[in-house]
This record gives sequence, structure tokens and C-alpha cells, in this order.
Amino acid sequence: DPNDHLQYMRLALDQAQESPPKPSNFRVGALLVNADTGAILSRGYTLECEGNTHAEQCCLLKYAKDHGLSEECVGEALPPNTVIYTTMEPCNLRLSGNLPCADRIIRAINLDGERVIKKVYLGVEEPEKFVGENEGRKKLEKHGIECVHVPGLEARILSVATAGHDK
Ligand SMILES: Nc1nc(=O)c(N)c(NC[C@H](O)[C@H](O)[C@H](O)COP(=O)(O)O)[nH]1
Ligand SMILES: [Zn+2]
Repeated sequence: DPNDHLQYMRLALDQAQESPPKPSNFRVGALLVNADTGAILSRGYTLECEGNTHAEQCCLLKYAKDHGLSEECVGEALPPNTVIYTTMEPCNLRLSGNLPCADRIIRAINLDGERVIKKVYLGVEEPEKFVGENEGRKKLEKHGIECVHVPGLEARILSVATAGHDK
């Protein structure tokens, strides 16, 4: 129910607070959740893992490592009804040129070839500061992954996301 979504989004915001401020990105937090059981499978925040990493990317990378897999193969170990909560909608283009998170979410498939991340819950849409309009949601929905906005934390999420930007 909506309160559960808000509770998970609050936990994702807690993750975002851990991210080191940087002028060239947003501080984002994310959770991977088993929607059938409610269990939190992984948490992550921007720049948590080595390199120029995104929150959603860190969630996938950490879970994959825990299961002896590369991030690309993470779907093999994820439950079939996995969802991701992210304070900001998954990127679809990155100024760094790194693989966008929308693609990382889409490519997560299990050994039966079934896509395992079924829904993306997002706290805010990406502000058009770095890459203009974010096409991530359209791309996700084109692949049958529903994107659901969880209202209520927008101001706090944006304040955390932009803390590394000169005012
Ligand atoms: N959903 C999301 N999760 C993140 O963890 C993060 N940092 C962004 N930020 C989106 C923004 O568009 C990119 O941060 C810039 O485009 C710079 O690209 P890099 O991050 O350097 O690859 N978006
Ligand atoms: Zn991203």
C-alpha cells in the first residue's frame, strides 16, 4: 500500500544522504526489494561503489557480487518479482558516457530469459540540468517495466540530490 512505498522511499533517501557531494551529478539512493516478500535485497547510493557509479548501478553491482556474478548477470540471482525504489528516476543518458541505469535495469533477466525487475518506484523525475529531458521512463515502459512516482518526499530528495552543486 502507499505507506509501504513511502517507507521504502524514505530508506532510499537515507541512502542518498550517504553520497559524497559532487557538482557533476545528483546524490541519489536506491533499494532493490523483493515485491513478493517485502525483503530488501540491496541498498546503494551514488558513488558508493568504485568508479563513477550511480545508486541503482550500486544496488545491482553489490547484489551481483554477493552472488558471485557480474553486474550484467545479476538477473540470474534476483527473484522474479523484484522492484527498485530510487529517489530519482533512472538515467537514460550520462554525461560520462557510462551505461545508463535504465539499460542496466532492462537487461536484468533470469536463466529462463525472463525480465526480473518488474517496477521502478521513483521519488522525483530527473531535473533537466545535465542531460535535458530524461527519456528513462519511456524506455523502461517500452520494455514493460512500470514506473510509479511515489509522492511526498520531493523537496527533501531534490535538496539532497543537489547538495554538491554551487548554489
Ligand atoms: N538516477 C540517477 N542516479 C544517480 O545515482 C545519479 N548520479 C543520477 N544522475 C543523473 C545525471 O544525469 C548524471 O549524473 C550526469 O549526466 C553525469 O553523468 P555521470 O553521473 O557522471 O555518469 N541519476
Ligand atoms: Zn543512472
